[in-house]
Amino acid sequence: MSPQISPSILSADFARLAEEAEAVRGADWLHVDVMDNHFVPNLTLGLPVVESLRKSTDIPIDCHLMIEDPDRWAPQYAEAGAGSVTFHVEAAAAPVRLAREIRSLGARASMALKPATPVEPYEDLLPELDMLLIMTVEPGFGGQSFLDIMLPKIRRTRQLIDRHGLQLWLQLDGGISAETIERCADAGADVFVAGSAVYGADDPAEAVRRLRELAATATDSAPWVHRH
Ligand SMILES: O=C(CO)[C@H](O)[C@H](O)COP(=O)(O)O
Repeated sequence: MSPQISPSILSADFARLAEEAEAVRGADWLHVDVMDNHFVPNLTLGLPVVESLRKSTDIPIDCHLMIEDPDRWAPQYAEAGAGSVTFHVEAAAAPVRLAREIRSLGARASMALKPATPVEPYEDLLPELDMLLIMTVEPGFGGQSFLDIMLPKIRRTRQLIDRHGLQLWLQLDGGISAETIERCADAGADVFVAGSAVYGADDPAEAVRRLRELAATATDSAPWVHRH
């Protein structure tokens, strides 16, 4: 799959969200970080904002729920029209049931792993998912530095996906920029969340194009691509 870019509105102006969505026209997804000040030490936005955004942009919404009790809330984000709903495995009571419910509501089901959560215990769950999100910072805030120590986990995850012949997308979130995206694509990721690197740029839409181009160039020469 060619690389996809999902600009994170965590770095946008919350008072002008419709305009900020328009500013990244051409992006594959619009990444919406939902934080509850319990699972992470920050509070952002919730269902009413997702419902409004859904009506004001054609870009599909990629909801990342950094909340407790996703078993209760995640299906409501699918019902609100999110194209993809990501829950954290550390917070989910029944991740398989939850992934199936999200899919049954017509959204892509995605599961996130914090930096210290290994992928291997969840190998058998991967066929239940449309996307796996590996956090490359501790979740909670934009503008943090990319954790290089996540690269081996990204490579191991790509190998697991390929070994099982899955079409699962591998998303990264945190510290993705023109300086870091190539090594991430080379390691096997194909969906990239970028907040400050996009909304901190003079031309956010151009920043999206540039990130996609850098990732595509790195992916073209990555050995894992040729195993598909
Ligand atoms: O989930 C997040 C933080 O928990 C954000 O999506 C992420 O940090 C994006 O911001 P940046 O690209 O500036 O790191």
